[in-house]
Amino acid sequence: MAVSDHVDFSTFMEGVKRRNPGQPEFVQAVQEVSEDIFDFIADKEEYHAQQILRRIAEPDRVVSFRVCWEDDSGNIRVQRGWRVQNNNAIGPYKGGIRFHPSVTESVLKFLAFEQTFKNALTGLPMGGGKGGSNFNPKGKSVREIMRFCQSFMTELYRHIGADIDVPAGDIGVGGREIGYMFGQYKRITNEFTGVLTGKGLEWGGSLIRTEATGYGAVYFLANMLAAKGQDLVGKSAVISGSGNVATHAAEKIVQLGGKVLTLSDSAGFIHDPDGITQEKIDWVKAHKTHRRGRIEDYCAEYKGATFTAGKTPWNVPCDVALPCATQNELLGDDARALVKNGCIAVSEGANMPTNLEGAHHFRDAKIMFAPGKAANAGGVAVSGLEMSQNSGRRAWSEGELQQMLKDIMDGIHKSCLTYGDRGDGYIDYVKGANIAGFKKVADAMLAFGVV
Ligand SMILES: NC(=O)C1=CN([C@@H]2O[C@H](COP(=O)(O)OP(=O)(O)OC[C@H]3O[C@@H](n4cnc5c(N)ncnc54)[C@H](O)[C@@H]3O)[C@@H](O)[C@H]2O)C=CC1
Ligand SMILES: O=C(O)CCC(=O)C(=O)O
Repeated sequence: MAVSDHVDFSTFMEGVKRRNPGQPEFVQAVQEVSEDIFDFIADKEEYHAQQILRRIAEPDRVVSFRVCWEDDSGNIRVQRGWRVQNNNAIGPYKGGIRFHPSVTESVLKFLAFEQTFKNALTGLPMGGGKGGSNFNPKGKSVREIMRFCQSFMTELYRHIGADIDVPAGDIGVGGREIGYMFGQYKRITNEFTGVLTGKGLEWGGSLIRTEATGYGAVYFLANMLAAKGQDLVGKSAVISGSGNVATHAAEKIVQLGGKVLTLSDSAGFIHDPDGITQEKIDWVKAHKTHRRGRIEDYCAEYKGATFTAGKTPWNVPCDVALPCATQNELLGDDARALVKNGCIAVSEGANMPTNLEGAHHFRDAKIMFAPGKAANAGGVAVSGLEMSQNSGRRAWSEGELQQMLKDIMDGIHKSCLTYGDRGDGYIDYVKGANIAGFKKVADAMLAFGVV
């Protein structure tokens, strides 16, 4: 037998913790994936001998840099920026940029690690990366946002490229910020390429990229329900968040005949027992994107809705739940409350919104549970289609793109069925997604030898 890495799971995790001190989110993400991968590779010597799992759990590189910018009062402000390039075995690094005060190296490493498996699941040639800054866009003027984005790109540009690493948006980074960053990249390099996705339609963007993550998470949910002979008609949905992913998930739930009861932000959640209709969703979109307001203001606009400060919406009884805000926003007690109140399916629009305890509870209770790397892959999938359109100097129609998005989400669902069937009638979507994503990346790495 070759010299191999047949350590047991707990020894492996001890090593991960030792090598990544003070990085709980990264350790959590590695643990969640490795729990399934250890079983899968138990009898696969080559993956052990080549230390594939250990290599995927060590980013190719982490670039950290200073971002200086001047606020409107003339003060010099200093933030930290990062780009984590986790793995490019199957394509250029690909993943969003997050601007939020909670951003740390640990958060970006967990996101880049997850992104590696998610991107593999889409079937498109994209590796995994993620970047961002602890910059807080809340309360900043448009000029301040622009100056920050330009300064961020003034360093980032040397680490990215259309065939190297292609960033996009994430929390705190939408079309406006992508525009400022793309403008600065173009100015520095004198190059017009598909170096970022989520671009405006007039300058190389793709139709349906804005909607794709939320819509995709609902398509995945509908696929899980269909596998059990059910659909969304008449089902009540509890959704967290009120940004890009949450509002588009809500929109698709309504289109498919469901009733959305809640939305939230970091200050609390609103509960509208009459249902959050398309007209109300449009109001939330405008309020959040243009007026940059709080979700609490919904209650002044729509009587009958209530706001609960400082809480998440998981105690509101529902048929299906979609956490669409941020990591670790759904804990063990929340999972227990959802299951107790009759929730039959959870589809994660956000990345790792459910903590390990919550995820274990959903799987033990045998409710349908779609992890973010499968359920929210629609966004990066359409980003991949944006890259194809940019390379081919063309633009596909909305109908073509909608069909491609649906096909990709169907394909991810099928992969989960293939690898997640526990043989007792329960489909373990977490296991299915982890193994299907891992296998694709791992097999590419084996082909390349030790690099
Ligand atoms: N935008 C995209 O295409 C994709 C986003 N995601 C994930 O979806 C989640 C949401 O992202 P977006 O909607 O794009 O961002 P966004 O910036 O449009 O909205 C974020 C939402 O989360 C809320 N939020 C942030 N921190 C919170 C906290 N600590 N507690 C409660 N609410 C909080 C914000 O108030 C806002 O409503 C993130 O986990 C992101 O990584 C995943 C795949 C693709
Ligand atoms: O569209 C992309 O490249 C990134 C999307 C993203 O950040 C994610 O899937 O979490």
